[in-house]
Amino acid sequence: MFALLYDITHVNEEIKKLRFPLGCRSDWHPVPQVQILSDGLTSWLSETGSLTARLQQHCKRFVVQVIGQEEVPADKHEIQVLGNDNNGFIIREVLLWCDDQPWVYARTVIPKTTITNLGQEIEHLGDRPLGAFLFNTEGMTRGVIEVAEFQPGSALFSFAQAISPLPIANIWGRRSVFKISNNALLVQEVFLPAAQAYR
Ligand SMILES: C=C(O[C@@H]1C=C(C(=O)O)C=C[C@H]1O)C(=O)O
Repeated sequence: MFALLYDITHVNEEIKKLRFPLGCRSDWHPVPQVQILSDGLTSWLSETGSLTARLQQHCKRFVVQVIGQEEVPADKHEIQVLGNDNNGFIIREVLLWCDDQPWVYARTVIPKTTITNLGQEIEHLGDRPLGAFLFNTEGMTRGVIEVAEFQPGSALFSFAQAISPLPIANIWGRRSVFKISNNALLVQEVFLPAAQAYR
C-alpha cells in the first residue's frame, strides 16, 4: 500500500483551529471487558511496553509533535483516576508521527506535585518522547490499561478525521496511570485512522 503522504501544512492548520487542550473524554473500560474488533487492534491497545518503542519498530521516521503543554485544569474523569492535586496539573498533548503519517494523539496529565517530586526533566521534554523518560526510570510501574472508543460526533473523532481523512467507523484509545516512586501521571493514547493498529 502506498504511504499516504500528509500535507503537514494542512495538519498544522487543523491543529491551529483546535483549541488546546482537546481532551479525550470517553467511557473507559479494562481491556477484557471490551469487545474489540480485531486481534491487531487489541494487540496495540494492550501493549504494556513503550508505545514509542513499538512505533519506532514500525517506521523509519518517528516524530513527536507537541500540540501544547500547559498548566490547565484536568478533566473530571482524569481527576477521578489520579486524585486531585491542589497545586494543579500540566497537560501535554502530542501527535506521534510515523513516516510522515499521524498515528497517535496522546494526552498526558501530570500533577504538579509529581513534577516537584520527580524533577523538571518530565516538564521539559519538548519533542522528546515521554516514553523514553518513563521506561528508562528506575521504579516505574504501570497500572491497568483501560480502553475506549471515540465515535463520530466526538471532538477527538472530528479532529482525527480532519487531520487524517480516511474512511473509519470509529477510533480507539487506551489509558493507564504510570507511577514513579508513587508519583502518578495519566497517559492517554488514541490511535488515529492512519495507524497500523487498524490495518
Ligand atoms: C508513554 C509513552 O510515551 C509516548 C509519548 C508521549 C509524549 O511524548 O507525550 C505520550 C504518550 C506515549 O505515546 C510510551 O512511549 O509508551
